[in-house]
Amino acid sequence: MAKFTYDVVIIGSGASGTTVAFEAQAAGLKVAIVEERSWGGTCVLRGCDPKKVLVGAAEARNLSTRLRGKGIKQAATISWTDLMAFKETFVEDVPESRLESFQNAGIETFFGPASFQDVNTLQVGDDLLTAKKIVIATGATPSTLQVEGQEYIQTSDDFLSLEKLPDSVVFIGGGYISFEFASIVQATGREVHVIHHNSTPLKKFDPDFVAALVSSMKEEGVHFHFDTDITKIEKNGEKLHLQGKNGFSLNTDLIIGATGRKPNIDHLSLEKASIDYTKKGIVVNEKLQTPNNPHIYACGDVADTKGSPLTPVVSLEAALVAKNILGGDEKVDYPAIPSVVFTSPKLASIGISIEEAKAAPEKYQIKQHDTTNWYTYKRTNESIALAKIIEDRKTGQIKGAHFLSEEADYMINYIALLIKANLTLADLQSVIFAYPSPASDLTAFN
Ligand SMILES: Cc1cc2nc3c(=O)[nH]c(=O)nc-3n(C[C@H](O)[C@H](O)[C@H](O)COP(=O)(O)OP(=O)(O)OC[C@H]3O[C@@H](n4cnc5c(N)ncnc54)[C@H](O)[C@@H]3O)c2cc1C
Ligand SMILES: NC(=O)c1ccc[n+]([C@@H]2O[C@H](COP(=O)([O-])OP(=O)(O)OC[C@H]3O[C@@H](n4cnc5c(N)ncnc54)[C@H](O)[C@@H]3O)[C@@H](O)[C@H]2O)c1
Repeated sequence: MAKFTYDVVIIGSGASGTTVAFEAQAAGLKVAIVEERSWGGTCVLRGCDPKKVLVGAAEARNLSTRLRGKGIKQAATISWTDLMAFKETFVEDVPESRLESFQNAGIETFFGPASFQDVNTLQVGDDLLTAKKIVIATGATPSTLQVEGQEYIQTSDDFLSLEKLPDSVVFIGGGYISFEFASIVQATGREVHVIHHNSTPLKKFDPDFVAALVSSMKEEGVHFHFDTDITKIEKNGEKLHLQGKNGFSLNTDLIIGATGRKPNIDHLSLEKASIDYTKKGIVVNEKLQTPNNPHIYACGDVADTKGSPLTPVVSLEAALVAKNILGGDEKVDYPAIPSVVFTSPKLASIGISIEEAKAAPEKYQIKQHDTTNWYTYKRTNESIALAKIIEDRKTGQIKGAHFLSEEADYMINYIALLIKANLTLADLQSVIFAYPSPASDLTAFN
């Protein structure tokens, strides 16, 4: 067995592991990183980035559909083969270029599953890596629905590399992935179903806006089946047959399970380093250290933190881990986090929820706007554009916001800036925004 010694070893080369590796290396530490799958991790290979390329095609198709007869003669149609080839141009070079960037920076790389031998030692294949600090940044993978015939269920990873999109697709789960992918499939003109076990999909978002999104997607042809528990899946000739409680029955070509993700801890032999975990991931304190071994850190999707499993959040956690490894003593402090479901229309939220605002009316004021008839949205013939902005009653400062529109991703990011700067809507009256643009609407929200 070859033996190596480092200041820091990082397990996982996704957004979080990569951030820690480069920061630690730049500060002069001797750093190694381990990856068992492909260099780059979920966001760039199997998540945000490839997904958003598909969203772009759906946006083009949907805009051309909305403007048909209004200057546009024909709605665009999506070629799945061409779209996947375009998507691949964003993905194919990532593993090699990420590996090269580590090596060029002087970060040593090991390929294979890492597992703990003791509190300072990891084994990767035939190599033993000893380190003063270890960072677990192993992310998460799709969880499997425990149901008879589960072998017929594919994952978001499979969907994002489908060579051929069949005529009918079912998504199980009522979260981000099901909604976003269903919106993409709908834009291709295929039959699409979303099956959810209760009646509250996208439960982190404003329920009114979720209901409006569901109605809008239904009008566009997406079939929703709420309060539906799947009990069995079987092959039925060329088709797959789903069976559920209360007589539910459906034939389809492809089933994608999107019922959440589980932390990647199976290969780590955590017990050999007395590292505790829950079903949400590795237990860490506010400094993102594992409580039994403060020199072992965990961050990103694999860690059981208060932060959502989103790329900007895992990057924030990783930056904190890097600071603490370099001698800092900081506790993780999450700012208001904007989050967007990239459907059509898009659903976005930040900060205080409507429920929280309603529960403390003496503290918060909710400003609600139906902006569907505003110029910005009429121009592109959007059928729905809603906004709710939550202000602190005393100071007028913005504490939260919720949007449902094709421009919700832009709007939520403007609000993130306003929250960070402690600005009020009234402060915006003296800001000049380019007109006409979604930003110039902000002044009208006061
Ligand atoms: C379909 C999809 C779409 C998404 N879209 C968005 C979006 O639009 N916006 C957003 O903010 N977030 C999005 N996310 C979430 C985002 O991708 C994740 O929060 C983020 O990528 C997690 O980064 P990470 O570094 O914690 O983990 P990962 O990127 O998963 O990296 C962990 C790495 O560790 C490796 N690994 C695991 N175990 C071991 C081991 N024992 N030894 C060695 N290596 C190991 C894995 O192979 C992996 O490469 C999406 C996720 C999915 C699945
Ligand atoms: N736009 C984005 O930022 C984006 C996009 C995709 C994924 N993500 C991240 O990835 C994570 C994983 O996405 P996801 O959609 O898999 O998870 P999710 O947590 O968003 O949704 C999972 C859904 O599955 C449901 N579910 C759980 N068990 C079920 C069962 N047995 N039967 C039917 N439904 C069941 C849950 O109630 C939930 O609605 C998200 O939480 C999010 O943090 C973010």
